[in-house]
Amino acid sequence: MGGDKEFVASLPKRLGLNVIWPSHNKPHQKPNGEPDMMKSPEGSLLREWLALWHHFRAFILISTFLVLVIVRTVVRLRPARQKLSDSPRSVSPASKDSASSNRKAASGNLPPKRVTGVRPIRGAAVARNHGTNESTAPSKIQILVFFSSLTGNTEKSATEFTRDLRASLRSITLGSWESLEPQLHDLSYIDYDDYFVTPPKSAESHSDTKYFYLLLLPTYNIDTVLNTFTAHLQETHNDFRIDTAPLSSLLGYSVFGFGDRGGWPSEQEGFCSQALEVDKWMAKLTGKKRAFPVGMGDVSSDASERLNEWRSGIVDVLREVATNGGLGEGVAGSGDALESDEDVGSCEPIDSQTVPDDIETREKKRRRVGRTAGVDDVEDLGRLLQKSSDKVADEPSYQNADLMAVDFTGHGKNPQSEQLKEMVPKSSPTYTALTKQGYTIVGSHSGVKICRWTKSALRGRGSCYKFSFYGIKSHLCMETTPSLSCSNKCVFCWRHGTNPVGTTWRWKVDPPEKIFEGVKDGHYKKIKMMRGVPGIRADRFAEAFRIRHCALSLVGEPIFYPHINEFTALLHKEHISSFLVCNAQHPDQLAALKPVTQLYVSIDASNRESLRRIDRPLHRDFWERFQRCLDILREKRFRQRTVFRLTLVKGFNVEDEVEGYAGLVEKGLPCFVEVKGVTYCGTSSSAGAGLTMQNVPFYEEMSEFVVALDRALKKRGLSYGIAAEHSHRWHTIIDYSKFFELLESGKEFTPEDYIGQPTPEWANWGNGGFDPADTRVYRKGKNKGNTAFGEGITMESDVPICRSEDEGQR
Ligand SMILES: Cc1cc2nc3c(=O)[nH]c(=O)nc-3n(C[C@H](O)[C@H](O)[C@H](O)COP(=O)(O)O)c2cc1C
Ligand code: SF4
Repeated sequence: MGGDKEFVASLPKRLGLNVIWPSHNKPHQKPNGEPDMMKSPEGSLLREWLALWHHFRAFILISTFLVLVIVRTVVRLRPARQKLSDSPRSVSPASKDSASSNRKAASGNLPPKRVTGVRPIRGAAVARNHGTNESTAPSKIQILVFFSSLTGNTEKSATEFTRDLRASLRSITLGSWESLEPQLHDLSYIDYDDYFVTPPKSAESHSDTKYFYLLLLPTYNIDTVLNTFTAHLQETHNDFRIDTAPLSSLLGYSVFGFGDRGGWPSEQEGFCSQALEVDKWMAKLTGKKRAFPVGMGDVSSDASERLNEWRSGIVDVLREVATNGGLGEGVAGSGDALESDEDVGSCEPIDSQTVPDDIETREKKRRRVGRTAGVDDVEDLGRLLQKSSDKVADEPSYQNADLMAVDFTGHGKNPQSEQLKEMVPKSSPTYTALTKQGYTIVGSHSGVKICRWTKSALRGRGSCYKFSFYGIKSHLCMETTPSLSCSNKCVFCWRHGTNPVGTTWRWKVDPPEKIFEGVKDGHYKKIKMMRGVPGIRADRFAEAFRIRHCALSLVGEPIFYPHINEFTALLHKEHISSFLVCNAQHPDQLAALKPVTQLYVSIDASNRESLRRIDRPLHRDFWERFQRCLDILREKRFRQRTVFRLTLVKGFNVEDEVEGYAGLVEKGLPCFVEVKGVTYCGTSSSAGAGLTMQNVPFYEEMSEFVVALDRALKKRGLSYGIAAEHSHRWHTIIDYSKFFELLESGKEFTPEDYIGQPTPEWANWGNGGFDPADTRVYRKGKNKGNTAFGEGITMESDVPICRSEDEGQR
């Protein structure tokens, strides 16, 4: 100890420091005589250490800090350590595949299901990402093809299918994704728990793999392995211990069914029923990840054709998945079997086509603001026409030149004197309102919307009445308009309040090619969004990507568009038929209109006062315009098919008007007269116009009207008849190929030249007008009987009156 003390005492010297030490004679006593611990030998040691600390503390603290900084920097810069653990990894089903195929399980004798995972709290949202952010990391797609087969048909098809799919995938690029070789699995040989409780665990080398399931299944109405499989899916979904959608991490799935129409002609009678059942449960287990509609093939006829179609659809989807990282946008709530019927909008009336009140209110406000700010409405016209033309010179010459020809008023006003605006700018409430209602706005004045009948036909639930009478397949039909603006404000129009109105074209003009490409694109996009909807038929879905018909009647007035002839020429060039509806207010444009496949004129009343009340036209000379249009139609009748379209509104244009209508028919001599009852849309605008449910005519009233009109026409010596009557064989169907052939020949032709097959028997009066190949599905709460027109049973509410076969042949 003493040696230590000496060492400590010598430290300052050794370190070359001058330390002042206290010098006391009696180091062990305090002044009061008590022993002083600090002065004891122990206290002196403590004092020396303290003195040392005080002297060196700065040095010690700085050194410690520096050491810590150096250690931390070294640790950070050191490369990550490799995992040395060699613990066993999860087994990949890919590697298990061959093993599993050797392990033949008795079909009805599977081991009890192993339940994995934790069932989430009821009501908690399950992540169902169909969108683009689904692909944060995965870069490999593993397609698993499952099949089941008793007599070998499906096994053969599935083997060939997988081989073809491999070839297809090799020939396409999937962006940054790599497609692993598709694997084929027999449902009789696999353990369902490995694939149908949770998706397979990937091998470590393929940890970024996402799975895509394809199921190829026959149907048996006897007990087979498929019953066990379906029961497994159902149990998994209903198992309270696990998530209801445990397969939601799959990229997607699709089912193809094989059946035999010979024994099971329709879905109602069991055709492919087990494939449909499996599809239903897979939709639930995957959280609605149906990537492509259920395909169905008849083994005795079209199975391989349908399967090839389905395969190319699947390849398209995979391409899209690779681009978007997920299945992309789908119809909201597409897991609900009935949801897509709820949509509104078609060129045929259905009930409840409502414009939400808030949109209407906003629109009204916009109008009020518009009046002070000079925005689009007829009331602004006068003021707008006074405006100077300084900005017009800046417009592209294409637009200005086109506008020269587009004065419908006939009063010599030159639209060039106005400042050209967009009809429906993106920032406008009109744009918001229309897009909210499901329209795709193309350019600045055109729109396209997928009609409810198109959706219905895609699901095999029937086409609109135009299929019965004219052979238009609704799933091949596009509903569009190149002009969202109209010159009437009809009381029954559920669109007004959201679409612009005016008597002259005073907006920027989009070129027809731009509109044509835009509307097709918009239509196809909407069709694509339907692919996950339950019940969509894969064959019709595939067909729908080739538009064959165009209904120019969506909203607004198509012949308002300055380049309507160029637009219909583009349609015809692609052999798309044109059904154009106009409002009989633009005679000059009607006269200049080149032949379309079928030309409609809305005949909303039989006399001036009635027409004024019901159409609320913006033109002061509306009646004269209307009459001129009838004259023009009469001339056109010998060059194209013409139709009068009557919309009956009780209390407005029905009572005592039969003779008036007969007079108009005599004047215009249309090929057909279509009569329909108004649809009550329940909007504030219709209520404002004094329209209620009382204005919707009943079926009997419609029938009475049609019979009376028929009589009145006969009295005038006109040989029209009710097309739906059995007494004649009517020829309402169109031969579309012939139409295009005639059109391309450049020669003159008549409507009779492209008459097709006789109207089918089922389209006749009293036979329901419903294609027996489809399945009628009544919407919730709808009356199945024909109680009133406009009650959603549109096909039966249209009663075309047309010339008889004899007349047609003349
Ligand atoms: C006993 C039996 C029952 C069948 N039941 C149905 C049925 O309910 N619905 C259907 O669409 N096809 C039915 N089929 C037709 C089969 O689904 C069809 O022949 C299929 O190709 C058989 O596939 P597989 O050879 O792979 O077993 C049945 C066939 C048999 C032999
Ligand atoms: S003609 Fe076309 S757009 Fe019009 S209701 Fe029929 S399917 Fe729909």
